[in-house]
Amino acid sequence: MDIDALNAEFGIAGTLRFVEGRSGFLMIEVENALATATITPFGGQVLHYRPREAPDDLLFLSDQAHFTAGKENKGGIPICWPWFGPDPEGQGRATHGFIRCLPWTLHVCEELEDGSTRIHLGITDDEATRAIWPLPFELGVEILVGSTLAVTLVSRNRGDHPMRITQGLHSYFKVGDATRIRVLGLEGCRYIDKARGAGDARIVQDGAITVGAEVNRIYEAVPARLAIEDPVLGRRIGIDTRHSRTCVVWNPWIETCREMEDLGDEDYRRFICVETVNTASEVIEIPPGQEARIGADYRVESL
Ligand SMILES: O=P(O)(O)OC[C@H]1O[C@H](O)[C@H](O)[C@@H](O)[C@@H]1O
Repeated sequence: MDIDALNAEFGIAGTLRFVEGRSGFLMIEVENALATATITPFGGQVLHYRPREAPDDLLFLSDQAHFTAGKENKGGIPICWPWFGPDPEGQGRATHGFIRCLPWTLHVCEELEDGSTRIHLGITDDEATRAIWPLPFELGVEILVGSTLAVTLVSRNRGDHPMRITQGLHSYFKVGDATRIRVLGLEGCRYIDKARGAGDARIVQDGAITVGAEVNRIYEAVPARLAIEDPVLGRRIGIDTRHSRTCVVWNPWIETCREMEDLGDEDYRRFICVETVNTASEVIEIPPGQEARIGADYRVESL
């Protein structure tokens, strides 16, 4: 569908329009009384979100992000599905699943009474997805752009057998200086340390998380309320999660950042990923015909 046709069918005068963005990628631009946001139907990914009164974007988006068909884009909130992390069956399939690299279909764009804007996108199995992963599914993402940003992922099993998935909202938060932030809410939680290659050993988090080396951890049994305190941008990002007891915290630090072609050399200072996930021991089994959800609400508060 071309941009004019999309604007005619789904555009909302003065609030929501479709535009050609970086490298010609289709973008949905939202500007309502409460916030501005950019979403791309490729991967159902939120790329930008800024509440009206806030000076800075909530999210980091890499200047080196691929914006090439079939490749993932680093930044915003990529959706990892139907597996989070490496291929669970060791077949060499892409990290974090395949759904973040595919175009999704637009279902609904609407204004709600409180002034927020609701966008609903979806993707269903087809020949191409079944060649990678054989199961019949329907996946939807609901994005609410208001004074907070709310993202909810709904997975439906369209098959006759139970469907096992892991998944995640791989949120990249913009920070003033990663070496000066504190991630709060995970104190006392046990984590698997992927950066240290310590296998499945669980380590107990002592105090707030700070970044002074590569951080790549899977926290288990986490509370539903987390926060990132950022003295440089003078703000606190609040993350309220739904249907997730697992959280991945990732910052690549200097060497890994340099090795990644889709990050600039200094980008490790510009973001922290605090990801709302189901992974490790939190595998989700969806019975035939049933749904599973995962979601998060993000808010920005001044310090
Ligand atoms: O480069 P990507 O496939 O998007 O993954 C980026 C990162 O995502 C997660 O946070 C993982 O824990 C990291 O190991 C990985 O490097």
